[in-house]
Amino acid sequence: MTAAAGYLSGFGNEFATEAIDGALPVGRNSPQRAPLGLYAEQLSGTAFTAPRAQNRRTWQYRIRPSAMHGSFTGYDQRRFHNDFGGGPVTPDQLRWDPLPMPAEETAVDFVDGLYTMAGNGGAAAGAGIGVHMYAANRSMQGRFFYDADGELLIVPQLGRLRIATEMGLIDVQPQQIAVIPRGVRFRVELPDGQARGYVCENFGAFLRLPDLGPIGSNGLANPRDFESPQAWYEDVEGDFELIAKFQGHLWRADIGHSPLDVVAWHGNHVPYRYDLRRFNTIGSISYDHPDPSIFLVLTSPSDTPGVGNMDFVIFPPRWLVAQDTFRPPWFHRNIASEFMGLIHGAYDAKADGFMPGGCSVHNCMTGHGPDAATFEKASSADLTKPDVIADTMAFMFEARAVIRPTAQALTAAHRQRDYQACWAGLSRHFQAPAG
Ligand SMILES: O=C(O)Cc1cc(O)ccc1O
Ligand SMILES: [Fe+2]
Repeated sequence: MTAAAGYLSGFGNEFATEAIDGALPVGRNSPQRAPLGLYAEQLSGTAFTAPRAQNRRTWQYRIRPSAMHGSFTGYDQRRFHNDFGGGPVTPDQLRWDPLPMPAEETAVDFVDGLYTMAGNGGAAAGAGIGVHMYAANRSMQGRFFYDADGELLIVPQLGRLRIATEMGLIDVQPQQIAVIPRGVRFRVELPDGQARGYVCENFGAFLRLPDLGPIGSNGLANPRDFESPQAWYEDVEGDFELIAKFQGHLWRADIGHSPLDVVAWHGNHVPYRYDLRRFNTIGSISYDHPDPSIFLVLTSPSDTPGVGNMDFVIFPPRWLVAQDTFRPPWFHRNIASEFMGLIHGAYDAKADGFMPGGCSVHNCMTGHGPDAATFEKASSADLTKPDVIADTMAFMFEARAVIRPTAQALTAAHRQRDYQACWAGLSRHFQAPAG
């Protein structure tokens, strides 16, 4: 943790930043000789011909081109993968305790600590998501990672992360998120010595801010609260390792220098962070619990308008004031499939059992909703007073395709095999009118 991280504000901007004055060429991308003896290199995130509004690419001015490394061989970390299977998938409601932290005597970094919970689609299809968790107890040392299969939405739940990327340094803590674009090389350091969290690997269209429709020109996640790093680089040589995720598998190659050697860059294919506590939460001030789309932070659109490949939704602290209303989430079955996690506090649909660091899967048309204790309490709550839901931060990766749990997640010791019991105590209240 040497340099302080500095940031550029805004979502999807065309940024220009240099760690040394004059490192960024002026007026052209690839001059015959780039300034300071740097190599010019373009990293594209969309097809060259993608419409301008979606087009993403970044020009980097680096000490060495990214091509300089040894050849790749398979890297053996079998808990992190995209094997979501093609066979039967249970329609059961599923829930897990927090992913156990690694034992103190075993050193596990971010890459080795990744554990695939579920997913659908894949890099080859260009659609779907991988849903992973990480539990790590040491910083990545002498090695770097990139994911060629998708962008990574990182949701820390325990411990801060310093993510040193090609474009610069990003510091995040629980209740903040970081997004690392496809292909960008990075190293994860753990300032607190341990960390746990969730990762959505998005194989589809990159995440973007949703349209606001009748909400107007402000609200939900505001663009200026997204922060991308200022240029920062390291100029170090050594016997290092480059780990790649490519077509669902991990690979490793020797690399003789840090690939985080970008002295200047400009473009819009960039990592960013966002503080979920800055979300402008909008809800009902008359009656009824609105659909959770009101809590949408970022969406990865699919090819069908209005249907997300993945919608990232949060359930932040808020006031509940609706009258003659069952205020918590209602019972429901959705066309979409839901992976939920809890970053902090308690979730208003579950009195207990859903813990910070835990997660649940409710797939397409699988019935779920408030547990028995929550239902009983909310059905008789005093609605003349507003409720404040404080000290909470839950989230959902909501997917168009069914979220298929992995074999390791289904057989894991930390899976709650009795999850369905949370609805067993819902009493029958029906009384047919007499006569
Ligand atoms: O708790 C859930 O299952 C997520 C959720 C919340 C909500 O307020 C409405 C629908 C929904 O799926
Ligand atoms: Fe739900």
